[in-house]
Amino acid sequence: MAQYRRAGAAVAVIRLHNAPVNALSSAVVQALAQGVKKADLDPSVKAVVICGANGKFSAGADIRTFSSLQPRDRPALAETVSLIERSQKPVVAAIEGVALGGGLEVALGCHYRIAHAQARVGFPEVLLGILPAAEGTQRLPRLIGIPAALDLITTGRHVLAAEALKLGIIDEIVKENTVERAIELASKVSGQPLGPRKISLKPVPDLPDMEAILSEALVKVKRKARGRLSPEMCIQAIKAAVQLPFAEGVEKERELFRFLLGSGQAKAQQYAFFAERAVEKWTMPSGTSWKTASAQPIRKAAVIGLGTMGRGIVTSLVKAKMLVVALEQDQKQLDIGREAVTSLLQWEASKMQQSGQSQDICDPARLQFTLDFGALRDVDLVIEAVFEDMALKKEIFRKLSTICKPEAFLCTNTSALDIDEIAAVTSHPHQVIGTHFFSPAHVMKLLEVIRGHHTSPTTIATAMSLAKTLNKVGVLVGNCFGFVGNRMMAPYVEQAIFLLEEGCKPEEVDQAVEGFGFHMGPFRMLDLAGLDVGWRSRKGQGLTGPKLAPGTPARQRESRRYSPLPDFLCEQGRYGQKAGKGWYLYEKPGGRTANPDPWLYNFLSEYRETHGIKARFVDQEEILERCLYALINEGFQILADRIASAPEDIDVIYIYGYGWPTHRGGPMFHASTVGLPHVLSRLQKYSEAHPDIPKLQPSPFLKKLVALGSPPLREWVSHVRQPSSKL
Ligand SMILES: CCCCCC/C=C/CC(=O)SCCNC(=O)CCNC(=O)[C@H](O)C(C)(C)COP(=O)(O)OP(=O)(O)OC[C@H]1O[C@@H](n2cnc3c(N)ncnc32)[C@H](O)[C@@H]1OP(=O)(O)O
Repeated sequence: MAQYRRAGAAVAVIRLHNAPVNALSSAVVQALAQGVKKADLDPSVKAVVICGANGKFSAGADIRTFSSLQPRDRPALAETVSLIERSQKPVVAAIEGVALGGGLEVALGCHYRIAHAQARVGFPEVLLGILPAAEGTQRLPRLIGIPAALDLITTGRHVLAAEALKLGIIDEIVKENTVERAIELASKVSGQPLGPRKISLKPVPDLPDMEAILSEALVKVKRKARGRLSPEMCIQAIKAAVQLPFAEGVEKERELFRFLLGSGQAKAQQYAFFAERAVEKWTMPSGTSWKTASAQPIRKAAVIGLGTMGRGIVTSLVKAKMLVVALEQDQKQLDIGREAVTSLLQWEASKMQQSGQSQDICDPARLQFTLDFGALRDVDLVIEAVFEDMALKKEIFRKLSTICKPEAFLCTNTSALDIDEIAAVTSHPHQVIGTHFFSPAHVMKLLEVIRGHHTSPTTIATAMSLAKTLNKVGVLVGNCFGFVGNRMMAPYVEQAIFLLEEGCKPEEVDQAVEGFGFHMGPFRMLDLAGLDVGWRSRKGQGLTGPKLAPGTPARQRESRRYSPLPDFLCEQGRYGQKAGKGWYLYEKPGGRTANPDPWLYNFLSEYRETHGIKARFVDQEEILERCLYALINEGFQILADRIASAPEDIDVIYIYGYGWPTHRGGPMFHASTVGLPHVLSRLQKYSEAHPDIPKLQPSPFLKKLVALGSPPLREWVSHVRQPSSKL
């Protein structure tokens, strides 16, 4: 848990030990405290070094133990940090790998800090719905000043050693032998006065406009937080550092920590942390999993199509230091694509430069632009990223099947299309897989990885490993129209549009959903994505356009309710932001400011009149429940259909791909929080009121879980019916 040894005659080394990241469990904290006391009591010890095993200082408090912490518990870690600082002998932190959260707090209790050049430090607690609660909110501002402390504590960002040195968090950077260097320093400084090295004794550096800095920071985080409490509480704690003596500031920090720990938000954010890690450990319905499948190395990749998605994908691959072939169909598109990729890479390089990282990502030798499919002969993996046209995709895959080497992996970037139909035109369907990137692909963290019927475990492992290489979160899902993300989006958007028919305005629906914490409500999102995308898809499905059977009632398809509203908008050229008008009016085509549009109000009134709909007032609760519960209901069906293998998969997809607020843990976690019987009863109520909307009829799986007494979320999958045995 923490090894104590002697280095040379006079230095004691305490090494934190708790694989894989030296999390500070209570056993580790206790052992650390014992080590410090032992060194203090031993007159032959003149100085102490604290370091971590396996090249990592510590990733902080053990998050797994938080659920058992009682809000009134006194953080033992804080007492240990202060014990370190009170030590009569100099204590040096030797930081390798990471010193995060409680790990950094331990380091701040030390009198000196040395870090390896690749080490990262930070206070990521805010991302877990809490705040640094081992006196970190009181020490960091004293060490680096208020503006920098506000930035680090409210964003949770990790900083590399170079930046940490500049900020004054660490005293020295070394390229190797961090612990040995720390031992040397400890020997050198033994006997020197410790007072000036104790951060708790320092005043917070004063600034003339302190009040203004704090209140501006508060306004900024409140605007960004969309209902998340922790950033605001972090500011309260930092404010206490400014206004109160150290000990009272620490009391305030504890009070705020207890408040956050007891809030549902901390639970949701910690669930999201572990969900993100759980999805890496994928399983197929056959039982094959990450444990037995091994990924193949990808040295060289190709991207076909340099539209918005293709450009982002190329940028991601280049950033990950792969050799990349970028292919387009004609010279003009190729030139446009090259220019766009080059400027994306330059932008990425400048961002990296600002954060002190090396920026050799734009090496042109690694990126080849071509019109020639022959250039794909030796690539290990291809990502086709042309637009959503099945015939075109099949033509490309037929070609790839003859040109690429037999062991190449063939990925299709699609948001809805059938992976099996595409794989069927190739001679290696087991090497075909869906990779649904989200726009902008070089920024968005999510990669939905879609297994086809024939996709091999090696192909899945390779695609999941590619996600990690690209610094994305890969989630493995099954093949169905829209997969997980877009399949759940469809009933959500459908409800939003039905609500307009019934009397809402787009901004009322958007405000309700944004008030819940989403980045964007459904109508702003549709305008951003382009209304023509859905229109094309509906025409393809024969729901509108020339394939629609003559005489079909305007608001009905088969026996289901249908809204032709978005089709009418598209017929008027209102494609959304790019056209300068859609559900909202924009200042110009491509403009970003969504303004309510009087034209739309008239249009909606006339539409209701034509169809004999009496507009009614719909309250926020109904807006939210109809949109969100329709989406969640589809999530239960997706679990029952084994398209997602666990609720965590769905939640991670929604957090990283669709802007679901992290502090609400994802749609399935949210359902478990508000209670399955509640979700069921509301769906029952709405489906009775709207019997012609099948997506409001509660999923049989949701009903089953409620009948079973609403087991906790982690048990849900065990109640999914297993496919019948072939025997
Ligand atoms: C007794 C409590 C008193 C509380 C008072 C004091 C309060 C202090 C607040 C804190 O310190 S909160 C914790 C702050 N730290 C973090 O948020 C860091 C979280 N971890 C990470 O960001 C990353 O894991 C990493 C350290 C950067 C490593 O990333 P990498 O990609 O290399 O590995 P992962 O797959 O993410 O993690 C490996 C493995 O380790 C588990 N894990 C990571 N951090 C913690 C942690 N702090 N506690 C418990 N477990 C942790 C992670 O879940 C993985 O586990 P798995 O089983 O292999 O999936």
